[in-house]
Amino acid sequence: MKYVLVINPGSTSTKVAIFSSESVALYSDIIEHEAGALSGFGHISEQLPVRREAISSWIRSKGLTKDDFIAIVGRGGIVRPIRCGTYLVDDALFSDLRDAKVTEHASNLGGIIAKEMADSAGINAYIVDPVSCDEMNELARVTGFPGIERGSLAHYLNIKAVVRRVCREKGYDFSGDNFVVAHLGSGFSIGPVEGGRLTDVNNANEGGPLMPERSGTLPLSGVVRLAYSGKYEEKELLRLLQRKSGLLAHLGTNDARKVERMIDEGDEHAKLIYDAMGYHVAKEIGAAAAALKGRVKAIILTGGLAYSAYMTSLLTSYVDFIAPVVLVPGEDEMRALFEGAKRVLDGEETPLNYEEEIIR
Ligand SMILES: Nc1ncnc2c1ncn2[C@@H]1O[C@H](COP(=O)(O)OP(=O)(O)O)[C@@H](O)[C@H]1O
Ligand SMILES: CCCC(=O)OP(=O)(O)O
Repeated sequence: MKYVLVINPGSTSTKVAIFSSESVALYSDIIEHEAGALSGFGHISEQLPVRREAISSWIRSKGLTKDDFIAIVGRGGIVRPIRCGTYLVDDALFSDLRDAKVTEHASNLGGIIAKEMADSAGINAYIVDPVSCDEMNELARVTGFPGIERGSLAHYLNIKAVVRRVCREKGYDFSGDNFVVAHLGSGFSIGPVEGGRLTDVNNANEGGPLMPERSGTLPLSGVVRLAYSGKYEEKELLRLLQRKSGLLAHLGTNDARKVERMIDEGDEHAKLIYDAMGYHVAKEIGAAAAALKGRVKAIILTGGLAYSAYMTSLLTSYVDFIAPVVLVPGEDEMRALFEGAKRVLDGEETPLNYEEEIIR
């Protein structure tokens, strides 16, 4: 029996899974890297040996070797804007993932590790619906400052998989119906999905509501003053806004469950911040519905926060006048990665070529 190895690196852990070619998830684990094992590196790519060794040792623990696999698929990554789909990790894609030309993100390591391991086994490596896919329409890109365009960074992998799943389960038409999807994890991606395409999105790193650890959209003058305060290097300021803001900065935790406990215990400040997060998510959903001229089959809430009864009822109270709210809590990125690779292995799709698909 031959298997597909799936690799999904996050900031402190690496999710791994092994699927049989019959689509059975034989093993699925989260490798938690020891505290300190990933820190102390200037660049995420320097974490490569630690993560690769941890994955190899996990594979050995299952009694398997590289020769047991027919393909390896990794979550990738921030590369140049490309259309969605399953990509063969060739040399050009590998070097853009490795050099982090656009910006660094742990998910870049998915494609890199997949390629290195696949090369040594003489098989192919793939990435599927990476975070830098770009399906934004031309209107959505325009800003009031020529030279600065809105761009697309989003949880494409989970969003596409979730829309496919809701369509299967509810009998909606993936290519014909419109949806608003809000992926609410550590980062948020909220936007209209038309004919299966995410045609606008807040950009999980740079805009939208305040998030568990990201600032979201901020008043411009405040950001400019911060940038010129002399307190931060560029990289440091970006890290502050994208990893150390949001709930974490206001309340000392990025864990919504802890925030809800604080609210239960009567913490009024926690309630203000958490409710503000919900209010801004609801407004972003409303904006996405307007982009669809109100023709919305369903509003889909997914990601870790879709487990929260508090947050989903708050959001529903704001937006269910638009369309029914469907909850798909958590994410199923490992299966989505496997299925993207399987569509190629089964000959249903031809793997995309990175350089041919670069949009800009
Ligand atoms: N059962 C739950 N109830 C409320 N919030 C949850 C639950 N599970 C996860 N979350 C929250 O979702 C956020 C992270 O979502 P998740 O999708 O796990 O993130 P990541 O993007 O890191 O995979 C955190 O704020 C976490 O506390
Ligand atoms: C940068 C867009 C995707 C994203 O935010 O991923 P994570 O939530 O995994 O950081």
